[in-house]
Amino acid sequence: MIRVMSDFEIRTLRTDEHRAASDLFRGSLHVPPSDDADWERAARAYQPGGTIGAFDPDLIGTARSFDAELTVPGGARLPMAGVTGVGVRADRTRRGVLRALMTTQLEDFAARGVVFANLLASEAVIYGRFGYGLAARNRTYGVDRHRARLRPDLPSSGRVELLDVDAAVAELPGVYERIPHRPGMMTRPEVVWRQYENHLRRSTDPVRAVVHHGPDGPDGFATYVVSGLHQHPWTKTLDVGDMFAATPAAFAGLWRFLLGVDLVDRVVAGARAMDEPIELLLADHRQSAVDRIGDDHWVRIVDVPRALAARAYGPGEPVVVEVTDPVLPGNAGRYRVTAGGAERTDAPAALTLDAATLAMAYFGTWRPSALAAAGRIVVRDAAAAEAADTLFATRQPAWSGTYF
Ligand SMILES: CC(=O)SCCNC(=O)CCNC(=O)[C@H](O)C(C)(C)COP(=O)(O)OP(=O)(O)OC[C@H]1O[C@@H](n2cnc3c(N)ncnc32)[C@H](O)[C@@H]1OP(=O)(O)O
Repeated sequence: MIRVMSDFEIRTLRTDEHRAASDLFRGSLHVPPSDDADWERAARAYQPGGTIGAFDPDLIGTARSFDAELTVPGGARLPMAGVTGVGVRADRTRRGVLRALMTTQLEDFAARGVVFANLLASEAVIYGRFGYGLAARNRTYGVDRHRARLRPDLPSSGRVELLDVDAAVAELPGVYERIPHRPGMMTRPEVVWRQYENHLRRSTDPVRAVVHHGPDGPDGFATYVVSGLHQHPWTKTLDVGDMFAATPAAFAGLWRFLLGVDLVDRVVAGARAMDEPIELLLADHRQSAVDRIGDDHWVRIVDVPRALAARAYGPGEPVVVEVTDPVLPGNAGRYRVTAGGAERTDAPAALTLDAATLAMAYFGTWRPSALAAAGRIVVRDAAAAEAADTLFATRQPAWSGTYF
């Protein structure tokens, strides 16, 4: 793929150019380049042909992607591209390099039949202009380990096994496969696991992993790091990284283990699903507290007709929405959304919204009437905004749990 702009050119990078792209990205985040040992592992997180670069003639900007599948409300899994490694050299910013990279990448996704692009944003003001919307939020909470007690009647079955990094790298992919997906969750291709592996091996604090074994085999896992062991005031924190549980007993079993780890004062679980019921596990719910609510994944609906047709809807009156999309104009047009599905229509629209706002509503994270109140949806018929609230409502808040 080649795209020629007036002062630079964009093309797909060869495998032997990935390290330069990685160094550029890391530099843009003010992180030093990988050393040889780190790069040997990091290189395996690059999907061949999935990284593009801008040249003038030096490499001045880059963006990476990999293929996976994303679960939408109702349970269907559709092709998605995970986007990461986006950076522009500090002496070449604000002259359209990112815009060219994003446009090239999205056009490529559309041509390849990708339905969603998905990313974690370094700053909230960057990606909306390209049609990415904040499709899910998450919360980070902490539990006072000395004071927290689990309710004695919690479900209990199974056992927890501690793994070192080598065993974790070998076993966790298989356990993840057994976790039911909620909307917003994605499949984890090999390149994502290689990125996780590098993250685990790169850590200066030892990383531990635990697997919960239930009556039918492995049904949950968590990774964690304990920090603060060597500094005053000796508040030692166990930070939970990845955590998934297929059953309530697995969730309770993992927490029973985490709250039992010695020499720990506080357990912090970052970027968890908004409805994860930690409070309900505790005899005194005030021993857990939410530290912050943050951005989960940003989603760009690359193929609006396919995305709208694939999700399940609630029992609302039909609504015609008009989607605007200057970046991928093939999506623009009117869609009739009903309890039974959605398709293109010529009927007049009651609501008008852009692609980013559609992604925010699509995963049920933001109610259409709240988006309208914030001026993100133009409403021609007030009853339609109300109907859209029930059509787009979801049973569970969307959440990814996978960070890349
Ligand atoms: C998924 C991920 O990888 S997230 C990591 C993203 N990378 C980083 O945060 C690293 C540090 N930042 C950078 O490398 C660059 O500043 C980037 C990639 C964020 C932006 O690259 P640029 O080439 O400067 O962007 P470009 O010139 O194409 O700007 C496009 C538009 O976005 C705006 N924009 C770009 N970056 C920012 C920003 N950080 N804050 C506010 N506006 C921004 C520009 O003003 C421009 O607006 P316009 O369309 O109204 O004119």
